[in-house]
Formats: sequence, structure tokens, C-alpha cells
Amino acid sequence: MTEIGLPADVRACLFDLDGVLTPTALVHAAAWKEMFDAFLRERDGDGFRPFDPVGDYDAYVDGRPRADGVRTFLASRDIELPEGEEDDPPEAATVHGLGNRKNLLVLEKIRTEGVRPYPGSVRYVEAVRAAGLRTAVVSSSANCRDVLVSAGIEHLMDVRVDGLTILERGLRGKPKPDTFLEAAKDLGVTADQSAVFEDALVGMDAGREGKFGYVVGVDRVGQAEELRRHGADTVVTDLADLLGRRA
Ligand SMILES: O=P(O)(O)OC[C@H]1O[C@@H](O)[C@H](O)[C@@H](O)[C@@H]1O
Repeated sequence: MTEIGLPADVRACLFDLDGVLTPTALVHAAAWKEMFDAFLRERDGDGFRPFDPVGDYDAYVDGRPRADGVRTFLASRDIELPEGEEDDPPEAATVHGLGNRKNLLVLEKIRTEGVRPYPGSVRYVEAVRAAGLRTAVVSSSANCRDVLVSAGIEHLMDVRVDGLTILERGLRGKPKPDTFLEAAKDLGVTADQSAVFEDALVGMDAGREGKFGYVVGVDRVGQAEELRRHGADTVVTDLADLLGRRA
């Protein structure tokens, strides 16, 4: 049997979606930038300080549920907006209005560009399933199912905990470990029998706080050191790098 690079007592793999299974972290980052830059320009004029799709995205938005991303970035610029309602129109200057504005942009990009999974991630997920481990996708995105379907990989996940589950079950989003713990529970395993696969720093924090058996940092943007500092047990640039390796 192929070695899968995990401790022998790991029974389940909990995969983040955007940036781990699919390259959609870049699509999200671009949509966030387009939305925040338009908002900041309207507010501050042409001299506005743009949203940095690497630094600001990693620190304030990546991996968090949508509304938390809006709140955390605005707080970093000392901007306060009313919460508004979840179904606020995209032009509303509220937390949910801005979130909905960004969602229209992300959906349009996904529709026009399509989604292909990372080939190395597909090979790895197939290998862990062949080895008898169970699999879950654990994403803050409310668009998780649509992205899995577009990428043709929905059938590779036994359980899905996503942005909609967070709202339905009242879970706290990453950096809290609730979504990963919920997926482990749904799979019938404990946290220490589960491995977490994440590209976001808040996902590392969730892995550490939830005391998961193993945390794999997936480095797509050259932040291996940061991922380690936030608790990664190992860092890879492609999930297939784990194949043939012992933990
Ligand atoms: O807006 P959505 O699709 O519900 O996604 C929420 C967040 O989901 C995370 O997976 C992404 O890393 C973030 O960039 C995104 O903002």
C-alpha cells in the first residue's frame, strides 16, 4: 500500500477547500480586492490605500466565513459599518452588503473561469481513500458544494461542513476549531484520529486549538515559515508530495 505521510493512528482526513483541493483561494482573493478597492475608493477618493491581495487577504480574510472576513479587514483599517441584514442588497454600505457584493463577483468569476481541482490533491485524496481513511471537506465557504461539483470531486468527500453548515448549526468559524471538530464527529472519529489539511493561517490555528492528530500546512504562496509558526506539523507545496512518505 502507498505510504500517505500520516501517523498510523490517523483514521480520517479533513480537507479545507479553497487553496487545498481547488485553486479558488486566488479567485476569492481577486473578488475581495475588487470589492474592497471599489468601497475604499468611494469612501476615501482616488488616494485610497488598496486592499493587498496577499498580505491583507492572508491576515484578515483567508479561511474565515464571509462576514467575518469583512469585519476583520474593516477593523484593520479602523472602519466601522453597521451589520445590516443577511439579504442586504450588494450596494448597501453594511457588513452583509459588502459580503454580498463580493459574493456576486466570486460567483461570476467561478462561472466564467470554471474550476479544476489541483491534480496532486485528487491523487492524494484517492490514495487516502484507497488506504481506508474517511474524508471530509471543511470550508468556511457557503459556495463549497457548488465548487466541489464544478471541480468534479464531490464524490471524494464522505462529509461536508461548510459556510452553510456554520449558519445552520451555529458554529464558530476558523480560527476556532468548531468546523473541523464537527466534521470529525460526523465521520465518527476523534480529533486525535484526524489530520487537518489547510493553507490558511487561521486554519492552522484551528488545527492547533482543536488538538488534531496531525496538521498539514499547504503552502501555495511561499508562507511555509508562517504556517509552521501557526502550528503545522509538516508543510508541503502539493498534497501529492506526501505520497510515498512516512510521517
Ligand atoms: O464567500 P464564501 O464563498 O462563503 O467564502 C468565505 C471564505 O471561504 C474561505 O474558504 C476562503 O478562504 C475565503 O477567501 C472566503 O472568503
